Amino acid sequence: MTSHLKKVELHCHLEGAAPPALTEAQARKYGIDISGALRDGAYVWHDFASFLECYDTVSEVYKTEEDYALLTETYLDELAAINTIYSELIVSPDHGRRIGLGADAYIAGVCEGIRRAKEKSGIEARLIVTGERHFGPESVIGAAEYAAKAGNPLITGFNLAGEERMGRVADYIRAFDIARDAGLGLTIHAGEVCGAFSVADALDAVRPARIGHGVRAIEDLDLVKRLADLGTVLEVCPGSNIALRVFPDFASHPLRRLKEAGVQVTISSDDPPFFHTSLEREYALAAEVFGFGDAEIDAMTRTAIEAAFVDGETRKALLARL
Ligand SMILES: Nc1ncnc2[nH]cnc12
Ligand SMILES: [Zn+2]
Repeated sequence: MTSHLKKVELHCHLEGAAPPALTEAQARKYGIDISGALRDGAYVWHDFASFLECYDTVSEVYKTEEDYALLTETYLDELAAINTIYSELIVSPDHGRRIGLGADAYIAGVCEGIRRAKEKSGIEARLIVTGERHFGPESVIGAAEYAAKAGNPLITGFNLAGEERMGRVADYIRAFDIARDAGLGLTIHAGEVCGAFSVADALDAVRPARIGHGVRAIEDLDLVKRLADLGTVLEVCPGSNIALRVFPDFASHPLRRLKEAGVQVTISSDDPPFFHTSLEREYALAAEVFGFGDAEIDAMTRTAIEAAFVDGETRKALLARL
């Protein structure tokens, strides 16, 4: 039982958190046939590439500023109901542009959702703008430029997500330079679909404070030591890793081994309904499957607050609520 524990989430893709029932209602509202991506209340995909396609199809039924406000408010309400005090949402202003809504209206909708949720429960949230590897370096630079120039106090981080098998992190250095110069926190999806080399790539090319997943670093114990020595924080999403078959089962998942090797680990849900999970389940897995006690789980939550992309005052307030 982890319902009594305060929770923090550093890694959740906004559209990836869309409840199937809401997506169905949105599709109906716009007369869109969503049956290729959503059947019997579950998202339909069979491997990483088809998951990314399914994700994009689902994103297409969220079209207006109000749709994004509703989606954001719905997810943050769900988090607040399980004792979550802080959430970082990975967002794609590029997606807003692609669907004709525009990046500013997309972000305005998300920020309105954050405002509404915070008013009800006090949940704090920040946004991590992401570029997608499969749209290429120019598109990722565009995302970084948008994040850097937005001047939006809720945009505090920059990420690289998408098809990890496309390109190397070195191809995206310019985007990370732009984001770093703007004072944004940096995190990179690596060591999820690709092996340890991808995590090493991220450290060599960018050295982000955090890595999304990073779990396949376990394939190279020197790299694990390097992560521990650097204090790089991993945003670990065990349920996602099992659903995507990064590891065959929880018994072979390296969360505990990474932690015992001194790596800073945190727990997140990634794209919860796509992977039949939730932040609540990820915390329960930490206790019941990985065998962590309350104090150890609280320590991971504390690590997440310490690694959160927030100002000092907000960090202090979050630590006080833990
Ligand atoms: N787990 C994941 N890995 C890479 N890109 C993503 N975009 C949404 N979810 C993702
Ligand atoms: Zn992710």
